[in-house]
Amino acid sequence: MTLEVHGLGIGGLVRGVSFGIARGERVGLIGESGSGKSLTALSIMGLLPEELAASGSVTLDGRELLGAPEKDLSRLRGNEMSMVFQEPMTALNPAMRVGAQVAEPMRIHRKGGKDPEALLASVGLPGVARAYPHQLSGGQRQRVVLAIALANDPKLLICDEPTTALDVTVQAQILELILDGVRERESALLFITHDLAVVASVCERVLVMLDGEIVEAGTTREVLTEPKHEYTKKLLAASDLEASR
Ligand SMILES: Nc1ncnc2c1ncn2[C@@H]1O[C@H](COP(=O)(O)OP(=O)(O)OP(=O)(O)O)[C@@H](O)[C@H]1O
Repeated sequence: MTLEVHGLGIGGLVRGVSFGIARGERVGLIGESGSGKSLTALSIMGLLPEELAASGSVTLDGRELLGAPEKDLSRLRGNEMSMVFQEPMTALNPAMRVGAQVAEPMRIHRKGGKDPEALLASVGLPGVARAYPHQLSGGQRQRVVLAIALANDPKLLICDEPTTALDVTVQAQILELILDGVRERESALLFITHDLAVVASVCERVLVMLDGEIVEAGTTREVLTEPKHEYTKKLLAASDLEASR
């Protein structure tokens, strides 16, 4: 397993969460707002707000992350593990050209060799390196964020509602880029969404979270066609997924 989470607890808000993601595997985390999805992701990245403490165990390729010194975590973030958030503008520096921002993770982690222009072109953005974020559309900004997240070929990519803030027409393109990006690198993917159609198109396995706990887990097909937990059944009934009818 690339990522292993055992008995993760976060200040009573998340309880007993356990799962693993193998190299190249794509796992969805679904559940309603407030169920603890984002906190779970932030605890893996070592980015929980200071007032919240995590217990249990989170390992990346066997190395324990919970309680690891900040200098070790910052060496891993943007390098061996990256995260893409819902709102690209919050992840970008408004005063810095996007080419320089894409080059930054390689500079910080002293990994050379990759041309920021080429990285931007690989997410469908040729010739924008000298642009500032405000000159780009929302979808283009999220492409830049993805290029930054993938710059150092992370072992783990976490996406937290990466397409929720985007137009429907742009969403599918971003999902395709995420899929291509993790496939090429054999990165493990943890994909947080409330959109079951997105889970169906992106993930091989799904975890269903309710009130801080995982209440159901299985292959995407199992969970979306034969849900066992009442809550999952409700989620499916409320969605417009073909399989739920
Ligand atoms: N710093 C904090 N201190 C106390 N409670 C918090 C803090 N951050 C989040 N929470 C609470 O923890 C719970 C889980 O939040 P979390 O953001 O993980 O949910 P989520 O499933 O990701 O929801 P969303 O889809 O809205 O992001 C919520 O009830 C939230 O109010």
